[in-house]
Amino acid sequence: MIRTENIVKSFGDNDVLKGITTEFYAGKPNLIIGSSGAGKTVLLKLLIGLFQPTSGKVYYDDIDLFSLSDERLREIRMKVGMLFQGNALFDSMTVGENIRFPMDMFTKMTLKEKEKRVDECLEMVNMEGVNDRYPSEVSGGMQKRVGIARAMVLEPKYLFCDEPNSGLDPKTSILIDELICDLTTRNNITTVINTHDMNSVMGIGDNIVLLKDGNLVWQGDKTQVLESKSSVLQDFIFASPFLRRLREDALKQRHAQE
Ligand SMILES: Nc1ncnc2c1ncn2[C@@H]1O[C@H](COP(=O)(O)OP(=O)(O)OP(=O)(O)O)[C@@H](O)[C@H]1O
Repeated sequence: MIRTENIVKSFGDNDVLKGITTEFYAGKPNLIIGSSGAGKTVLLKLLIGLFQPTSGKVYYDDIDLFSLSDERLREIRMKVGMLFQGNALFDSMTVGENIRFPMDMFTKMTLKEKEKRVDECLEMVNMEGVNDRYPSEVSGGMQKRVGIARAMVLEPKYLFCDEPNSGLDPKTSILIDELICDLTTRNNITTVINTHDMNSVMGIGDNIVLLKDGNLVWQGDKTQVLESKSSVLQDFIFASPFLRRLREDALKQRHAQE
């Protein structure tokens, strides 16, 4: 579980986050959504510890992230997996070497142990046997899977994904969402996903945090989205007339079944 307490982040006189108090749960995909400029990336970077808050606290379980010594911070970092927008794979390394990289950096495992773990992680994302290919030799969806395998390699307790569906077609996006969701539940990981993807919201949104202009304006799960009276949420999710009609039909159906 990750908890934030009244997080404020300002850059000069630009108050980007204006007091965010929330929880991100273990074993669930936790989604941060909101329009461009709402502060999603800044919040994600704060949760990872890449930005210091102007004020407020971030707790990993009961550990106050910003009070840790460098050594304790390194220990926590080893329990964190990250899936970056654009994958951030090293082009000059093979898929296997990319996945091995965090073990090379953080562990004293032998080469044989590392290679065994690489194989396990490739199997986890249904990509057995592509160890020797280069990122440029596999599709965008497969690169995303390699990114997930690399994020999972040190068995993270916390997983952060920045726009995991960017650049993917809708079907591949759903497969990637399901994979992240499955790994999250099976391994009881606290997964925080920054997304614009409405399929993700309605598909895997077990805990959704909506930001607007640096404020948390709604929090709930996907089953609450349809019924919510929050106009900010409705304007954001059902932005087009087509989606608003779909919502009305879905609500009618739901109420007819009750
Ligand atoms: N390092 C920085 N220095 C100064 N201002 C920053 C910095 N990073 C972000 N900001 C400002 O914080 C605000 C929120 O940016 P952020 O990237 O968090 O938005 P976002 O919700 O992730 O948007 P998008 O969906 O477009 O990625 C913007 O006004 C941005 O200019």
